[in-house]
Amino acid sequence: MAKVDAAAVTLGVSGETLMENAGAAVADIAARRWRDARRVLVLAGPGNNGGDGFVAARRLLAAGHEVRVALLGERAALKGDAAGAAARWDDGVVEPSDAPFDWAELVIDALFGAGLSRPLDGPAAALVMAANASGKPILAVDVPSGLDGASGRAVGPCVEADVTVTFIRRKPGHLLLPGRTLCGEVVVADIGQPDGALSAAKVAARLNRPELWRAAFPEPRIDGHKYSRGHVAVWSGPLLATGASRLAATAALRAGAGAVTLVGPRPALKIHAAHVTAVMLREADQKAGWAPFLADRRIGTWLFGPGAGTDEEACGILDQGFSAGGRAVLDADVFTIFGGRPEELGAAIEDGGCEAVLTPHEGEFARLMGERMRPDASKLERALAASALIGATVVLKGPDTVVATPDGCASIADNAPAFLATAGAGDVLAGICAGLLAQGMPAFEAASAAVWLHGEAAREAGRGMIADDLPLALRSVLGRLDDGPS
Ligand SMILES: NC(=O)C1=CN([C@@H]2O[C@H](COP(=O)(O)OP(=O)(O)OC[C@H]3O[C@@H](n4cnc5c(N)ncnc54)[C@H](OP(=O)(O)O)[C@@H]3O)[C@@H](O)[C@H]2O)[C@@H](O)CC1
Ligand SMILES: Nc1ncnc2c1ncn2[C@@H]1O[C@H](COP(=O)(O)OP(=O)(O)O)[C@@H](O)[C@H]1O
Ligand SMILES: [K+]
Repeated sequence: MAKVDAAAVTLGVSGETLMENAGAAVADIAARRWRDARRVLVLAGPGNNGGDGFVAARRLLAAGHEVRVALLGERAALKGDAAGAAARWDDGVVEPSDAPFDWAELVIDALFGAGLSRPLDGPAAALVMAANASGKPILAVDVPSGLDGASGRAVGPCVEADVTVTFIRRKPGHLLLPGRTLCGEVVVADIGQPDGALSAAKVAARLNRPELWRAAFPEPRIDGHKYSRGHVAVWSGPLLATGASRLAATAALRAGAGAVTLVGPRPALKIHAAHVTAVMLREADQKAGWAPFLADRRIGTWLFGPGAGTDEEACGILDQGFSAGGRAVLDADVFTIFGGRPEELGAAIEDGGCEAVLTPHEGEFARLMGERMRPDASKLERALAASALIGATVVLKGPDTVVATPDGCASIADNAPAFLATAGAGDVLAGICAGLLAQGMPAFEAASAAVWLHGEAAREAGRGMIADDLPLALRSVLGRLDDGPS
């Protein structure tokens, strides 16, 4: 954002104007969201975040509110635009220790924003803890103070906001946990940045919404047939572990793949046969495995991992997949098989000429990557680093699922309800992803779409849902997608 700010100034919009617009947006949202709050306490910090706070204070006062400002640091020490904003605040300021929380009906947190450079301590930490303990509604400016907007981490005390007003674009920290929960509702305000200012910044990640991948979403063609809609082969687990692969296979079909086949040993297929109808079954004898089946050129996509096992046979089957090339979704047991050996996984993917999507949860990710990640790296950075190392699209799952590609594209999802964390949900996600890849959707778009659809399907199914309900719930979500942007 510092680069965007600088570019805006070059393009003729001054920092002072941006700050005025930022403070005005904060005042406007404060007045609209808390109509009955007469007495507003602004906590202002030593940088430009504090400057925004002074602007908001002046505007709220002019609109008829009673306003007090508690300033962290010396008024004379303020610099640049913040000093200008403070100069236009005609009233006095109080010491942080005198901040009148009992008096206030609304607290505006303008202590620290993008300039947070270390964990809060001393008077700053005390002020943040007092704000949280006050029980008063808190409106945070840009980010809740104490939150690192790049990573979503709070390394020390952090404001717990009801609403956060940020400027121009959301930052990763508004979406990555715990940041998302500390922000409350996030409102993005336009502050009059000129067209072109945004191109100054490298956008690290985008919010996972249909706009991101809708144009690449497969549409059934009127002159198409089932094989032109893609055929997915899913490796089945053994006799007593068939459920996971069946969930994945069903989901791939619901996601629009033209045909899906579960491949595995006969005892397992007998179990599948009692459950599935549209999904096809193909016996693979222990020795030949599924290599002959994958050799069929109509099968462009294979999925391995859910319930697959980690024994020698499973490893052999996985190797056959790599040798077949094509598009691959690798999940679950793959991360145990390649535990601590991500480079070797990357080499197998590359040697086979595969386009791979990996779908680990945090535990599997840690198992796969071993000690390779910086302990302070954010979820976004970790997914991007793993993706670049392995040469595959990485879907790092959780409430804030990140999709990352080797060339540095990323999406972050915020739509999955907490009750989606249930056994088998990940298998369904892997299946949706395979179903979209099979229809020719590029990996980043397919993985991002799968994650979003999965979250929406869970919302559609509602509380009490189990993984088995998700594939069917996809129907209405896909139907709404046809109705246009959500
Ligand atoms: N285009 C945009 O987005 C626009 C952005 N705008 C606004 O500008 C904000 C960014 O402003 P900013 O760069 O001045 O940083 P800010 O967050 O005020 O903090 C810096 C000060 O805090 C201090 N400090 C840091 N950590 C500390 C700690 N732990 N404990 C104690 N002190 C600590 C740090 O001191 P230092 O690290 O130098 O010792 C420095 O004095 C942004 O969030 C948005 O609100 C709008 O006005 C206009 C358009
Ligand atoms: N707290 C949460 N809120 C929302 N979604 C979650 C949460 N925790 C996990 N999920 C999602 O639930 C699914 C669980 O997948 P996974 O852990 O692989 O389960 P399984 O292996 O049993 O299928 C993933 O899609 C993940 O993103
Ligand atoms: K803040």
